[in-house]
Amino acid sequence: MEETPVHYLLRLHPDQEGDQKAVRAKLGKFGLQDEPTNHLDMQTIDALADALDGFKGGVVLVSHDSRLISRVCQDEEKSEIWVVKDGTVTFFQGTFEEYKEELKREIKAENHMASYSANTKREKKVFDTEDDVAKAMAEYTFNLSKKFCKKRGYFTIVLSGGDLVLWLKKLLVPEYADTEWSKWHVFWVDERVVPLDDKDSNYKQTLDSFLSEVPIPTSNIYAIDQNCAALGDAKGAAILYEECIKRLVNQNIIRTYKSSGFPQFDLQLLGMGPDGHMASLFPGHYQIKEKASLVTYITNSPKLPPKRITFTLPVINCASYNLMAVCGEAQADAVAKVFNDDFNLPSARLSADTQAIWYLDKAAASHFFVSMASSSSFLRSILFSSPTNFPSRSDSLSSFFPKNLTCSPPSTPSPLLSVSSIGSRSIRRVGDSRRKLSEARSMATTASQTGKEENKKRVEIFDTEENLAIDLAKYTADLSDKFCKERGAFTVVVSGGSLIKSLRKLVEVDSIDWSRWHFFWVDERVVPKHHEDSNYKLAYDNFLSKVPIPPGNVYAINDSLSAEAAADDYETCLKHLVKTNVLRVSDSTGFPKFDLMLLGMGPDGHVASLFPGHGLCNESKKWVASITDSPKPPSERITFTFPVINSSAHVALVVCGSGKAEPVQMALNKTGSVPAGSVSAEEELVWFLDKPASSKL
Ligand SMILES: O=C1O[C@H](COP(=O)(O)O)[C@@H](O)[C@H](O)[C@H]1O
Repeated sequence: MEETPVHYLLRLHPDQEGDQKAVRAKLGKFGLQDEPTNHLDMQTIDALADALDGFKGGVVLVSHDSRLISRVCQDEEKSEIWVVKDGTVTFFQGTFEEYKEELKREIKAENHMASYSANTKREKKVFDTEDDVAKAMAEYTFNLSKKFCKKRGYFTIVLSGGDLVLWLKKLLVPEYADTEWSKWHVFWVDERVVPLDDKDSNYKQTLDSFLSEVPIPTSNIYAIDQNCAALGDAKGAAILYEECIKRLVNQNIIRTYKSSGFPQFDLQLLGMGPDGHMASLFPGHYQIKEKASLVTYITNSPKLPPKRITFTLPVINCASYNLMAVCGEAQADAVAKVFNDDFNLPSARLSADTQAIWYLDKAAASHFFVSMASSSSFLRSILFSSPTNFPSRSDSLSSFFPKNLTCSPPSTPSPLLSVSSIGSRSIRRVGDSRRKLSEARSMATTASQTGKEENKKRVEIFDTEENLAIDLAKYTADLSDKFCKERGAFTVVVSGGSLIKSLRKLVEVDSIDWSRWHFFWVDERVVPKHHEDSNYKLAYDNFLSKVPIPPGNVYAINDSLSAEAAADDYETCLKHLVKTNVLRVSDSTGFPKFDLMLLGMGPDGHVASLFPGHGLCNESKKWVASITDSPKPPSERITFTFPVINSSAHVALVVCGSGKAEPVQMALNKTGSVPAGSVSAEEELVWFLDKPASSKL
């Protein structure tokens, strides 16, 4: 930061050297604002933001004031974020909101790092031979698998490459025949970015020597993205592996570490190189300091092949159990350094939530004994401790989901309705006396409301709820067909409540390509997923368990977080899906544009968790917000905001029963203000009403 902005511009435009006026003329008006909000009150900060917004020239704003920065950097076209840190200025690729998110994650990770480094305790077990090490690790793994499968119906295990791959064979003995392989979910702590059939691929090595021998479902084996692997795209592979992990966290297949939001695997089996590297974290490489990402990449690995992806240290150390196996004298020096707390070696930083145990053979432990020989009591305490102690202390399992709450592919739906691709306007009439109120009719009493929103609104009234459910199924199936054809995906959002029952006919439609569905919730109660109040459970029991939507496409709330953190987490998940093009963004609002939102309405006219008179109805920035004072229990919830709901391509508002006739009338005839009256859609809003619900129209 030696240069002034004007000098900087002069450097960029050397032709104007020495003539600051000319630079200004060339670039238009130019202003430098250094911490302009010091001592200003809120109103004045807003006034300053207005002034900067209206300023026609360029402005370099140096500030710590997030309110001001948020205001002046709203328009991505007109502004750039540069971060001043550690004596350098770096361009930040993203919006200010994204920068804030990154900071939050860094802070979380830092807090977490601080807590684990304070609490690093290495245990060690030394065995006569490498074979003994392998057998002991197999026994430990078997016991943990049994424990986790029993407690939560899953076992998430992270493997590494190297010799470990051979040791896994020890699990293939009759003693361990009752291993519940179908419940295993297998990951790699690091991977070489080479084609998956390359001899250097950790995946291929594990497949050949172990995975091909055990009945772990292929869908539970998480290799790196094969296209990135084939193309040698390390960055892409890291991004996609991180996405994959986040999806599994959302589905509760992977737990999260306390409130940090970091994934917590049940067991990791690790190895160390002679230089002290673990995973693909090498001494002196900056990746060891990575705190924000879950997965990072390198293109200059000192050990070949050069391109690799790797879990970051916070992820590695969040695991419940870490077993580090090291055999052979080549590693003995590094082992000694680790146990002397030489943190230049990445492996010295290994920790775990419950236990981090080093499994050493005598050769690997040989220098360690020499270097520690001065402490004979210490020596006695570590020498040949019982090699296969199974951990007795209870671990920190925070969540236990019965098997029936997982998103495993269900049985094939029974064909009942077969819906061909027809426009939503030509849906087959179901009830003889079904009335269709056009927008003109429903608005008869509000002739002045001829706005754009009203033109996109349709009201359908059905004799019975049964007829409504049939029509809703066809409407949804048609849209599914249209979007799957147009863009290869269909993003669907549901509410909780009575709506779910009205989706019962949808599971019978045999023409739907469920594999392309991406399934979200417009609101969720902050309760465990197996709780009776959970909107996830409601949808799972009545819908998701009956259709083969891929579990990775079901985006449930992270129920181990507080309401606020869960809302942030869900919003982050949506932002990632936008980046990966699963989710579109509305051109006009910049908010995510879901293909279809299926909403219910409460008797007070609330939609999602947006209640009458609640300030959250006016939220204009957030995508997902938290509420801790919901008038309808449970009080803690997360909800999509109106800008998100109203940016949807299609919204179906499904309301049944006379108890809701009044708010229906208030919303449609605009005779009162209820949240449901504020719902709109970018392409079409359809109200699906049964007769009783429409009785006051
Ligand atoms: O609490 C909620 O209520 C509404 C309406 O539920 P309903 O049973 O009266 O239809 C629902 O749409 C929302 O998702 C839910 O969390």
